[in-house]
Amino acid sequence: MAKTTVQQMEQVTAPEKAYFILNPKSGVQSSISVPDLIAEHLDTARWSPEIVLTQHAGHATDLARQAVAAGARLVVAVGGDGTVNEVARGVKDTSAALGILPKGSGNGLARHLGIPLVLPQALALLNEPTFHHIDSCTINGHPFFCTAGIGFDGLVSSVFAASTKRGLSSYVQLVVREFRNFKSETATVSINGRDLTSDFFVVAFANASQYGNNAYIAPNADIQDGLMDVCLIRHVGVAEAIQLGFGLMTKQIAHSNLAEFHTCSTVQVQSPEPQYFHADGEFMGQATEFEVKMYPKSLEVIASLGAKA
Ligand SMILES: Nc1ncnc2c1ncn2[C@@H]1O[C@H](COP(=O)(O)OP(=O)(O)OP(=O)(O)O)[C@@H](O)[C@H]1O
Repeated sequence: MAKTTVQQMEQVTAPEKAYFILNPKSGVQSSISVPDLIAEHLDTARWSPEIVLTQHAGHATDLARQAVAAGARLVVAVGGDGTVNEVARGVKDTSAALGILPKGSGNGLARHLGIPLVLPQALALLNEPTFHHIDSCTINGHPFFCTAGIGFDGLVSSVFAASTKRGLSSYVQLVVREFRNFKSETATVSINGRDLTSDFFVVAFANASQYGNNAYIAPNADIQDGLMDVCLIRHVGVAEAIQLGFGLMTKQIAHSNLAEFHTCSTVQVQSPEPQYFHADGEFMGQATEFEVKMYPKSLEVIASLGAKA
């Protein structure tokens, strides 16, 4: 009798609202129609979908907030890490969860969360969801969910933002070109009660383990431990940069004597010269002072955390 009642309740449960926020500019353009994929693969007994397109940078945050206000249980970012960041800003600290259909060129957070990069499979994950709470961070008040950084990776984000080219090979070409002109600036990193001063090539703050494209800046980062991993890389020459690149792609950077790691919940950086910085790969500007903070378990996501990339 009780069994029948549960079955009947399951049958009458209405699908919950899911908003898909799609950035038409993200990733390498392809002929795949995401609305068609959603129509074909989303379980409409589980989710009642609504699809909205972004019209400009920053729009996804407004759309995500509107979706939450309209009662969405799930807000899905369809795009790369920039779109994921914008949607997650509107979803964190609410009763809605973030989903990801990875359509970018790097897909760092999706990879860390074990979300399939093949869209029908990512939709299958939404159909049978596992919900997790993950940490998020801010750098000078700008939220990030994957990584942020100062120095060379900040410079690269600024040049990439101005470029119309997307994809891994364009990115690698840009990194090599900018490396030749880059000059490490002096900075003081205040972390766990110590002041560390040096000419830093990169100061990276990792909530997740990778930048994207399986480039692991902090292979041991745990997105649910309430701590960020800080990776300090001091001034490097060409040979060391190649070694670092190899370490990033082979998950071995934590064993390199070129990188130093700390875990913490807050960190400050001061620099006499303005430094470029990024949040989730998006260029955020220049500053001489930085404060990076951690907000434990502040974002609910649909993920497959056991299947970390
Ligand atoms: N309609 C739009 N027109 C132009 N830019 C947009 C639009 N919608 C969003 N954007 C901006 O596009 C930028 C890139 O988005 P996103 O990061 O998702 O893609 P990507 O750069 O191709 O992927 P990845 O970050 O994985 O390399 C973001 O800065 C976002 O603000």
